[in-house]
Amino acid sequence: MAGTRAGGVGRRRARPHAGRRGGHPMTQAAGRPGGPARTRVRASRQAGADITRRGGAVKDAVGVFVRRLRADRHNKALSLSFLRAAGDGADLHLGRADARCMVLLLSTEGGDEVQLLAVRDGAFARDELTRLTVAINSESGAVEVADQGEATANVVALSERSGTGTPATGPAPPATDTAPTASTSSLRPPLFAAHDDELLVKLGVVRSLLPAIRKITTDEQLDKLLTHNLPELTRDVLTALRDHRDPADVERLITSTWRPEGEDVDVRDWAGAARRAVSQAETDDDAVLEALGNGFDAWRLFLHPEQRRLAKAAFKGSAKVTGGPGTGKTVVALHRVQQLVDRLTPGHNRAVLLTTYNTNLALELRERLRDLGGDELLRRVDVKSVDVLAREILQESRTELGRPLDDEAAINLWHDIRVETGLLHYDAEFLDSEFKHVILAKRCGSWDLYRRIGRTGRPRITPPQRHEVWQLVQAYQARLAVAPRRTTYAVIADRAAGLEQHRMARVEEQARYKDEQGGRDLIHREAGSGMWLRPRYQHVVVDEAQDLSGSHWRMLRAMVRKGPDDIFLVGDAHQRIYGGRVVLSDHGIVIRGRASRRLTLNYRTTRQILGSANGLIAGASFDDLDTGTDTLDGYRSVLTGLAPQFWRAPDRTSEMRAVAVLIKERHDAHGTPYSAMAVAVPDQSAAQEFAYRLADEFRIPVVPLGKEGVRSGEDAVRIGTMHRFKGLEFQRVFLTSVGEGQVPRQSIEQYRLANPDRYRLEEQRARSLVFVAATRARDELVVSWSGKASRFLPPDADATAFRATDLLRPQGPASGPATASVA
Ligand SMILES: Nc1ncnc2c1ncn2[C@@H]1O[C@H](COP(=O)(O)OP(=O)(O)OP(=O)(O)O)[C@@H](O)[C@H]1O
Repeated sequence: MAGTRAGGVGRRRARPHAGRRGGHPMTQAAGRPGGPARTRVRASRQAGADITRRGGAVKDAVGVFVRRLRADRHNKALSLSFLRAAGDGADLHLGRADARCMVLLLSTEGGDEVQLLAVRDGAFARDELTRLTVAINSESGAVEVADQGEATANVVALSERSGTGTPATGPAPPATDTAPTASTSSLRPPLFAAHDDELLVKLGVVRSLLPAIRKITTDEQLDKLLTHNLPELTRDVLTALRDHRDPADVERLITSTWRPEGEDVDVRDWAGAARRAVSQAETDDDAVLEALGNGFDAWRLFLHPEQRRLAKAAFKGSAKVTGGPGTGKTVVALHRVQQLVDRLTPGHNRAVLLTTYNTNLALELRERLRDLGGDELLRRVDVKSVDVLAREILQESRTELGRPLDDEAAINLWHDIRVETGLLHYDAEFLDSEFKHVILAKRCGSWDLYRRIGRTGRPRITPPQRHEVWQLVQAYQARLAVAPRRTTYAVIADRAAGLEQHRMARVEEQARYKDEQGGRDLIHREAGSGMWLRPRYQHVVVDEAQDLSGSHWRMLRAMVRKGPDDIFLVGDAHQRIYGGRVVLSDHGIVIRGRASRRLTLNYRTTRQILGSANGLIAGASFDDLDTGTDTLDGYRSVLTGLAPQFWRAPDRTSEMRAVAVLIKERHDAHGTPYSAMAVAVPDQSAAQEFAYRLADEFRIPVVPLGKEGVRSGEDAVRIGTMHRFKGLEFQRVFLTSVGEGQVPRQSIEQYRLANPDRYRLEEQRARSLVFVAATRARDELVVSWSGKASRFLPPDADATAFRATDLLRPQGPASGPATASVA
């Protein structure tokens, strides 16, 4: 903007102290020609975290400040003052959001671009902002702030209190026999002694914090440092090194994901750094403002660079994102949908499909998508579970298959067929999944096809057994056809896939014909078919991809034409609890090279909970939803909290009572709303038992975790089977009934010798199920059982667990999160 440099943000270094000394920037600007000086305002990731930490009034004040700044940076109400020059035409300024809250700003481009770098409130806000170091990170190119004075003071204070200072800084307390001797603790080597300064900086650690980092000798001191609003890259690198991760791994898994692609970082180019995506909450300042008004969900603004790349990239064809629980796969899928909608030509059709495994997750996705982009975004997107989608296809084509049996009824029918045919040595669940994942998924319409089909990943059966299975399937289908006609969701998906494939074949044929005719419209031909034949969607986005069956994939594949950005899917085979293994390329979904990515940073769960959860699936091997294998290599969290608690009860009633006492205590003493807590159980009857005990004996409000359970407004503890926990998260999770015989269920023992393949499969699925449930916990995970601990728990679980009976004594032990922790 012409003529705006003299006052407010954007004043050049030529007058370094003008803000304090000379005329007020706003008064200087008064009367300038050209009207208000509009400014583009972005928030840095750290400023976002500052605001989130402070919440409420600070958020509102900053929101108003940003609005005013955007409208006219010479507005006197902003109380802007020049702080110091950053270099290369960029300046730092202070601003006042309200009587208590101040902000630090970086101005570039002569003041037309401003970045909100930090927010502080309270009597010392000005001092705190003034002493911040502001620098461009040489690896990520992000503008970062650090409070080295406060960081060092905190680390040193802790070492003085605990007597664990480094030889250079801490006077040694007197030695005793019981505590670690002062001389040994004071000689404890610095935590990062093995890594020199240049290595740390090369990995992305902010340089100005090195003096503080060098003084750290204990985990406690590092935890203290991590409570600061550190740049994310520094936090992630330090946490990984503390966990003894090799620097080369840190470089590969962490630092490289932050480096700008195809660009060298110039640490003096402030305008370039401020513009870089890693420096910003959002590239669009309207979005920042909207978010300030709507509660500032971190994920809506601060995507990890890798998440952002995946959400925004253009792919030549389909793309796949895998990653452990809580790594933000759903977040990426939602942003991807927004990106795809943004690229659509204006219109009214729902050109993007967002789909997932079940109905309650689809509801959850719809709400999260609304949070992200409001109704305007939802208007262009169909959000449906795959089964609802399949049913609609059938309804549209007026295909009548009868009422679908729910999963339990479908299994019961297999039981009946086994009894009727006398083939009792096949169990119902095996038959159900053979029908779904082999016969339907691979389109085995005849014995001859089924006889020859590959069954990778399925329990082995002999050729005569195959024939018997085929006969059972025939009997099952015949039974479904008997009036009143019934069907299963698997059959519906299969038929829907067939119909969609047929439709897509016609679409392709019309397109070919159109090409031959030199691109002329096919009014007659298309009118003759009764409709304009177009692919059903332009883009398909899939969440929880690991649980979809082959029929689902065939259906989805046929809903979108092959081409750029056709299918984008996110999933994690470690969390597969329904489907069998599916190889995407078998269904025409081909994902190549960089279109297949893995996320590794968990945003949901603490390191302590993750450590335990990972133990549940250690040693097992998992696929990558395609022909390869997947691991949780590099899977980590930078959140710190309590170790999971283990509680052992002599019997079922004591277990339920102990869980009730723990829940009540968290509610009454720690103020956790009931709705932030959830109880996971292995099966429906246990869910009912628990619900009854909690509600009746302890007067704890409960709500079943059903289709609408999560979204229920009731302040009630959610209770559901572990299956129901898929895709959700809660502040505190009580993972109950994890005793031997219950998890995995006793009935799988029948296969241990008779059918080892099947046994392995069942055990793996049971592991995945507990893994899913355990990784839903944000802050606290409580694991309980009666009798002997499940073999999935650590070998010493029975010996080290808390005793439920102690808790049930009238003077039972304090069991608050701060007092009870067993690793
Ligand atoms: N970049 C981010 N910044 C802050 N929070 C994030 C970010 N990405 C994800 N989250 C948060 O992390 C949590 C997990 O995200 P999300 O549900 O997308 O993970 P997921 O990989 O789909 O998990 P799961 O596989 O367990 O269902 C959510 O609370 C989400 O808001």
